Amino acid sequence: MEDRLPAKRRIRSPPESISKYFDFDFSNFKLKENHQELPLWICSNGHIFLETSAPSYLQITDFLIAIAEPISRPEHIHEYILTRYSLYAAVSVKLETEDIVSTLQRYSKTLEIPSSVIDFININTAQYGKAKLVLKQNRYFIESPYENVISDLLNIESVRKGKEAASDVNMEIQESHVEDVKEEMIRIMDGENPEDIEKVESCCVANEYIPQIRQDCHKENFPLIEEYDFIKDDKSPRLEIDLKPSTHIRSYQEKSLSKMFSNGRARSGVIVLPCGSGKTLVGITAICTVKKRAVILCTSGVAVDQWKRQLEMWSTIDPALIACFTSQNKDCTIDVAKACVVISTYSMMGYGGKRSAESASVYEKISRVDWGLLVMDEVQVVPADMFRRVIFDVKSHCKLGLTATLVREDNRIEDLNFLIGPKLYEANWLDMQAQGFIAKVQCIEVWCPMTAEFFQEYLNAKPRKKLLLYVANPNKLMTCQYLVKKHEAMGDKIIIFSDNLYIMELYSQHLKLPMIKGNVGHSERSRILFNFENTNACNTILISKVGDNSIDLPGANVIIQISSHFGSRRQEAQRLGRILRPKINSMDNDFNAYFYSLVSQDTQEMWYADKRQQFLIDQGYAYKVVSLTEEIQRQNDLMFYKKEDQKTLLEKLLQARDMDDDIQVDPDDITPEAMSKKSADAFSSNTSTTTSRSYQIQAHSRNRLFADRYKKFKKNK
Ligand SMILES: Nc1ncnc2c1ncn2[C@@H]1O[C@H](COP(=O)(O)OP(=O)(O)OP(=O)(O)O)[C@@H](O)[C@H]1O
Repeated sequence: MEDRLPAKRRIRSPPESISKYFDFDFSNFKLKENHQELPLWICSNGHIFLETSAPSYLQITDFLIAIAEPISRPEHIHEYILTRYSLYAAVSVKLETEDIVSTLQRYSKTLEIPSSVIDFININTAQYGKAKLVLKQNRYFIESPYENVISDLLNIESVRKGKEAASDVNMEIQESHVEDVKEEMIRIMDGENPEDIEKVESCCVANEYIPQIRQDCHKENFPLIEEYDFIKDDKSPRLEIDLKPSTHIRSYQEKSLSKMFSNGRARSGVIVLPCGSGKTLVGITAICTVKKRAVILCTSGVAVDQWKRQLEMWSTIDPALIACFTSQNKDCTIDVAKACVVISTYSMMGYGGKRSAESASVYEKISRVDWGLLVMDEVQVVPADMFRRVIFDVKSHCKLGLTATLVREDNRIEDLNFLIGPKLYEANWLDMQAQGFIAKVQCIEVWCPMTAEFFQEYLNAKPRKKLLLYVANPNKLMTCQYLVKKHEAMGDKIIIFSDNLYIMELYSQHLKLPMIKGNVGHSERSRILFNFENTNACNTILISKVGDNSIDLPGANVIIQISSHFGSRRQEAQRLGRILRPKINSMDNDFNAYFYSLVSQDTQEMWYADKRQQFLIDQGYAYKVVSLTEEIQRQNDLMFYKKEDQKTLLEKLLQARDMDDDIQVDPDDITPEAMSKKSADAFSSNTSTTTSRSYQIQAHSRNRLFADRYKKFKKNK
């Protein structure tokens, strides 16, 4: 290998970097004698490249995850970038500035690391820990042991307004907190000398200003630490809950929780683990550690059931202390003043319209008390306008976000840094696959040529009709049927994903397959999932986007995706996650799960497919591209094999009006507004001007369509 990196390197720009490309010249940096054994190339703009062949790869990986954002982690070279949020996360898990710099210097291949990197680290670690946000008796206090930090913070308009709005707080309440505050801040300073007590300052801010205050403090480089001293908190009732002796948490689950808990305190933040790796048990273990009342938020009613089931399976909690608050189930009997666990959905808690009397009373109870822990499953949905308020209506001392896909198409994922807290831990999918914790999945993109008649109509069709024609391409439908036959014969369990309802219903009728879509009720969904998981009577099911995440089907090992939500990287990863649960032969080297993405050739679908796959490619997955045309031609019993059937289908599609994607009418599912917001944003940032304008119009009209139909549904409910 050359002594020096090639002088010019070009990489795909990460979301937060300013320049589209970066050029970095290593020629000014001398290499260490033993640079071959060392793993790191550190560039002046904060990009860090890690060679996985280096002997110290594993220990330096944990360190890099703690201080930097992973951008791309294929097999041989991983790429990270230092950001201020990643450095906040590093300081929040007690990494000191000097340790960060010295470790980078120790593992760098070059004798020195760029001074710009050292300056960036110093600036963005110096401010962290200067101020803390504490919840006491339903009121928020900003506290700091550092001189005049409170007065600096009061220069931030929202902090000043929040303090003024709280000024009507009864002074003796505020006074009585001063002692607690002093006591508390001594603990923050880890027992520094008592004469610092007079420096400890605090100001009470009104609850309604908290979201803005957190955002502004982050922007002003004054991130507010949110740590919860749950052991010392004798004001909140204790929740009697422990993990059962038979519950053994896995090494990566333990490691992720070690970033959240230290010295008897819990820090707010986000834990990122692959789909199917057991995020539910991580959340349950966090509740068992804090032992205070907790709220768990999920994206659907099915997920609420799974959390309840796993709480009872893994912990010793009395089932009577678990309350589910969903559209079907409003446990209003639960006494939240006592220790309990409430499991609800973002839609139920985030709903801004008029609530029924019983729903309003439950909501009032929940928002009136201090919660020890707020656990947010699929936390990537929280930055959406209609959900972000939830995390402040549910006042909690500590917040834990769980996700497999920390991506959004509207780039608002960074808001989680101030809405919840820094990213505490992120696992490497390929490492976990190598250790057998998740299945070894082969990703296959199947190119399906358009038939001449369909392609002719496609070229002249309007955008929405184009979408329908490339989804209903007969060669794609036959390919899907061929794959179902092949894998059912191998004893596999198959999930067919289609956002488009018309195609789902076509398949369901022709192939006699059960389907789960937005308007399939909760009990019917559970029945279909149970039969699929536990009987051989049902080995293939059709699911719309309502099944993208959280549905736990350990037996499923094949996915066939025939239509999807434009270029959503999150959806692609979440769907792959349905078959990531570890399989019996997980330690073998060969593949034990298959993810087929059927794409109509020479259509826009190929562009979307390329964009959708980026997140998984960055995790190290490689898509194999195949064509099954020859195999299909030999199967004359497939539906739409005959030309006249294809012609009939085409005529129906051209006349059809109402063939939209599923709009998830079950009120517990993430609402169409949040989904359509994503579809609108999916095009604002990534397509060329020509297509983006048409798709923005289309996305806008889809938003309106979703929103109108959703409102109609709600009114009729
Ligand atoms: N420590 C463990 N020991 C045994 N089984 C486990 C453990 N952790 C998780 N599991 C099992 O792994 C499966 C997947 O867990 P879970 O549904 O929590 O994954 P997840 O990360 O939430 O997936 P998704 O992102 O798809 O929601 C479940 O069947 C769960 O019981």
